[in-house]
Amino acid sequence: MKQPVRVVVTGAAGQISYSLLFRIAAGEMLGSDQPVILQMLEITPALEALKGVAMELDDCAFPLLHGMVITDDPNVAYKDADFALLVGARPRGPGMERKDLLEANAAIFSVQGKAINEHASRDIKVLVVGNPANTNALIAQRNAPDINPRQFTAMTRLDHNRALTQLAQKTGSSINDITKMTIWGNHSSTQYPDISKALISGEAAEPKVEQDWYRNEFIPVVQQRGAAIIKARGASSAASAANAAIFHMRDWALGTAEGDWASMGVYSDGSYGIAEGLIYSFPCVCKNGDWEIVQGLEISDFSSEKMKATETELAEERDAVAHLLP
Ligand SMILES: NC(=O)C1=CN([C@@H]2O[C@H](COP(=O)(O)OP(=O)(O)OC[C@H]3O[C@@H](n4cnc5c(N)ncnc54)[C@H](O)[C@@H]3O)[C@@H](O)[C@H]2O)C=CC1
Ligand SMILES: O=C([O-])CC(=O)C(=O)O
Repeated sequence: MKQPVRVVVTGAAGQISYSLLFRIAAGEMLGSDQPVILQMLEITPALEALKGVAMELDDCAFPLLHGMVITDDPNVAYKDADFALLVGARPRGPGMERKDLLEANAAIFSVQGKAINEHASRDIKVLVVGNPANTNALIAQRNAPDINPRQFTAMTRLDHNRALTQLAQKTGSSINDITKMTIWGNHSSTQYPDISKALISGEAAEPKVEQDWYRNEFIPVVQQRGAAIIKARGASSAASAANAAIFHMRDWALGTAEGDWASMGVYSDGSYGIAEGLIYSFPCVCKNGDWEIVQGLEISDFSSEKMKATETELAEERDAVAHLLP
């Protein structure tokens, strides 16, 4: 049996965590041979509710759950942490864009970054889920100067999964047959879901759909799916967000499938002309617990314009939180 790893989940009494924690403890994120210790962070008023969640985790008798920490102190939560899923943040309501949350949520992530820098394992893998995820990840990363910036990522896997299903449904294919879907940029309505590299059973996907559907239905549907869920449910995506977080971390830790890639918000090294240092979603291949941006993809004028637009929004978000970026 492997040694247990320490997994931090923030916002642990919230909606997303109510799906997420149980799946981590069941082994769906790191494998059925990897014991975990859950280190759960909440704000003080939510600690009582968090105790209830911990009681339910106990009641599952998960063989892989080797311990739990419940705390309202980030300095305790991040102690020796190997993985961290930063979910704790306010969700948006109807009529809001995710960046409208910047003011309410940004400050949370400078605190988290500092605590990670002080207390976590030097090899920690961080996934930011709380919105606006890319810019919150940037804030956390910049507040953790002793940790490699590559270890801070933001979640666009939900967008990636949404795009897979839209394309599968349109073409009457199975999601299992689709590879090489790409989400570029921000987890926001400027994101660019790109099917130009996608394959269906090994054949190019783009010629199988009309350009009009691709540009005027598929792209806006994926961009606006979060808002559509909020309208229908009266609350933002929770189980599907937790699922995406599991997929993101699983691929990062255990590797992407052979011949495929994942969309991940990662530290830009200037690939594809994207400003260095932004947390931008790229197609990434993961191997041996590390990710690499897929290089050498041909970029059309249409794609280039869309990739630039979402980059511009990320640069604006970065500039709006300059006071939180040491
Ligand atoms: N990147 C993505 O694809 C997605 C991101 N989200 C975002 O995830 C976040 C969480 O969503 P839900 O779980 O639905 O919200 P929720 O409101 O149900 O839960 C959030 C929890 O975070 C806690 N919290 C607030 N400040 C905290 C702090 N400083 N430290 C620790 N915990 C703190 C709250 O007490 C609450 O229990 C939201 O910002 C939402 O917009 C949601 C869906 C998808
Ligand atoms: O839309 C929201 O606010 C929640 C979210 O990020 C998503 O569902 O993609």
